[in-house]
Amino acid sequence: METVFNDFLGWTREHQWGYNGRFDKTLDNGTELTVWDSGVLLVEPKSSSDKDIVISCAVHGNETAPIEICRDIIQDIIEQRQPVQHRSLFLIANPASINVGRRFVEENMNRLFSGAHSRGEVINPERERAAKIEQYVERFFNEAPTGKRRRYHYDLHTAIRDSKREKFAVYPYTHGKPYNKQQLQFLLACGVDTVLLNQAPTTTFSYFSAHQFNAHAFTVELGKVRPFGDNKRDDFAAAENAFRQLIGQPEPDLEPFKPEQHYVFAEAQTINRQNQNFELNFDDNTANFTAFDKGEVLAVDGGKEVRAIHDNEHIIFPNAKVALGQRALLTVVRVPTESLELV
Ligand SMILES: O=C(O)CCC(=O)N[C@@H](CCC(=O)O)C(=O)O
Ligand SMILES: [Zn+2]
Repeated sequence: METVFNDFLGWTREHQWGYNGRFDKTLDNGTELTVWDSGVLLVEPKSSSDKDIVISCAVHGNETAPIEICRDIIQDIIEQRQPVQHRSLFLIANPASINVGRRFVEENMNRLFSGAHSRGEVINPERERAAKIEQYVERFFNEAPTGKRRRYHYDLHTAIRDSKREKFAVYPYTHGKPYNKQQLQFLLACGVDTVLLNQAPTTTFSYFSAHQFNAHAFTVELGKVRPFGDNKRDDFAAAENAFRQLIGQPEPDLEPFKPEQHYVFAEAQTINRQNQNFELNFDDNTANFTAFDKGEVLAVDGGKEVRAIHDNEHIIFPNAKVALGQRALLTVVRVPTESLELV
């Protein structure tokens, strides 16, 4: 019992595929802590608000900066150094992948949501864990106090490559719903001035929460993948502070919306690897947001060239080693912030 709350991340890593049992603790300040599983912590303040906030990390186990941030916020909540004003759910999604220091153990968890964990014949622990995580998120949103709720989910990541735009967020496909100014301002408070608009559904965690639960949900890329201890926490201080304010204040401190402060990009192409002989047409050091012009070859897939379809088409998340059928490259083009339908 004590270890759970003394070192939540450490205990989670000891129970890397899950823990069948539950722990509760009421803090002196009245906040209720409930552990639903390893890596799954519900925090309920004494007096509730209309917000439900999910903060997740370690969907990819080698993306350590978000894990360090969540670890520290969680420990500060437990030790009552971090106030909590809103119902919050913390998720350390894939502890086994943390333990092996890799993006995933058998299968990329961020392609397993919205039911993808149960498609096809494959069964593996990441699929089972993704299914359970979906259930925890559903339970969290469904067990909220009655009345109109405001739902949020920030799924925290870091990117494999350097990036010309260091921090950026993926705004999951909204199915035509307007984008949210306050959320862009919150991301800006996190140091994220760049947003990529998905143009179609995906099987990512953030799309799951956005689509199934109408949450304001984002994949947030806070910097570059580094091993534990190598992250310069100052580079993440704005984000950590914004998340601490989000859960600890009635509202986080946000500046008024100014379109010129935001760099918005729309998805141009999602290039899925179709063949074993798949090659990217640029070297491994090419940073995210490097631009290519219309007609330039981006990749060669089974001998077929894949070209940029716009001038100034920026590459994101290039990875030639993904499993067949999965995204090997995303490309985006800049769009004026003023062109978005915003509420
Ligand atoms: O740097 C990379 O190649 C991957 C970083 C990462 O894990 N990104 C997420 C983005 C999810 C989304 O598109 O919303 C992923 O690939 O799962
Ligand atoms: Zn990631």
